[in-house]
Amino acid sequence: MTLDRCLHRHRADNFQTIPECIYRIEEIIGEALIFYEADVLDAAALCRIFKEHEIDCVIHFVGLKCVGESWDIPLQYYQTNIGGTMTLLEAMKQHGVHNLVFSSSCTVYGDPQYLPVDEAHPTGACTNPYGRSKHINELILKDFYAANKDWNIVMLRYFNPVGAHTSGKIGEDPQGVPNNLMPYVAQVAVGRRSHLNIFGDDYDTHDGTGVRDYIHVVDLGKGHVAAIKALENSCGCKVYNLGTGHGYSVLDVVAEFRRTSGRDVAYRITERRDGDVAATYSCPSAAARELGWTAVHGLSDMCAHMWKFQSLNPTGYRSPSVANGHTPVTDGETVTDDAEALTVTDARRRECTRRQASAAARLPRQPIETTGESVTNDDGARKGGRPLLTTAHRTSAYGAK
Ligand SMILES: O=c1ccn([C@@H]2O[C@H](COP(=O)(O)OP(=O)(O)O[C@H]3O[C@H](CO)[C@H](O)[C@H](O)[C@H]3O)[C@@H](O)[C@H]2O)c(=O)[nH]1
Repeated sequence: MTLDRCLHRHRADNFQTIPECIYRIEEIIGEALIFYEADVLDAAALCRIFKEHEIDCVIHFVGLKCVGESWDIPLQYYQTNIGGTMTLLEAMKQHGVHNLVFSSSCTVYGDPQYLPVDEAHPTGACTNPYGRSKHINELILKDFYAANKDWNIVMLRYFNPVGAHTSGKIGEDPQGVPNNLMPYVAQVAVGRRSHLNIFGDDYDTHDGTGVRDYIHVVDLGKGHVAAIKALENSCGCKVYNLGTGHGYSVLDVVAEFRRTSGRDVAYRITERRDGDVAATYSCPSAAARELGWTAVHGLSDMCAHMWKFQSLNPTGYRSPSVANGHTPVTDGETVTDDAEALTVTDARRRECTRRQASAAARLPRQPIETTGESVTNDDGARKGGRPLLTTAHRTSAYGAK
């Protein structure tokens, strides 16, 4: 597994959060992972990884992903999100790896012309540089496939991923003030923030607040497993929505979070946020029909699992881990809040490095079979076979929408 630092390449001090997450994934799946700290724009580093492992499929998650930030630093967005894809494609090509799953986004649809949005909906009228970078990536991949018909490429258009693993060990841990609704709500509920600002209540929706298609991250993960199976069946170049098909407003989310957490979520209505659309939700039937994938978790699970992660880890991966049943090494430093964000310590990183070295020594050099049975279930219990996340040969990146 390659963890790309692109999300953090402009904030190198935050990078250290990643090993804690990996450490917890290892605890859930009961096996050690291999990851590389590398920049997706570093062609030599990518080539080294392809040389060191027999890879037959890549999931390309890498990208900068904040709509607002993309207005401030558009060149970094284009460089990382588009340049990264080009560098990766070159490396894959050089090493004969022709199967790719790409993380796209419903943002490519822009302000929907009709609802629910299906894959035939026009794309490209994006409302920000981040969205355009995703759309350009899709165009590049389609052109690339037209010239390389022996490849298989699946582009997954995520709607709004939320929730967390049911163990409460891994979940979303935004650095600084959360940009997205659900982590913000969770931080209000846990007492880290005083109130939520709701960006507008005068949209043409059932209660005036924005409507989105929230999808549980576990369902999203399973969508990738389904996509990998399609690659294995030589699917060619395909695009699928990954959503539930249901739209919920901001106030719906607040109400459900209050119900599942038993906590208050104070809010204030403020101005609309630039670039927000009133409503978007998916038609997910193509993924159901062709990939055999359907989201099973509803809003209640999304809120409950998000709350479990947040309440067990009030300051994210910097929290003493109740969920893990142990307290992470802190080298004597105090965990407080974002401003003093302490991340994973040297001791923890040394531990990760040791585990990865030992995992590397154990890994076979031939491809590992991937089957539906090889994925962990929501509780992290093994269903048999080798968990997908441990297939170091297959997975390329981490950290984006
Ligand atoms: O503090 C907040 C945060 C969000 N919202 C509202 O909550 C809804 C969801 O907002 P998010 O920021 O959680 O998600 P977006 O739909 O704006 O953005 C997401 O979907 C986009 C595609 O439409 C991109 O993929 C983007 O990366 C991803 O974060 C919107 O109506 C937004 O106005 C608030 O009211 N207050």
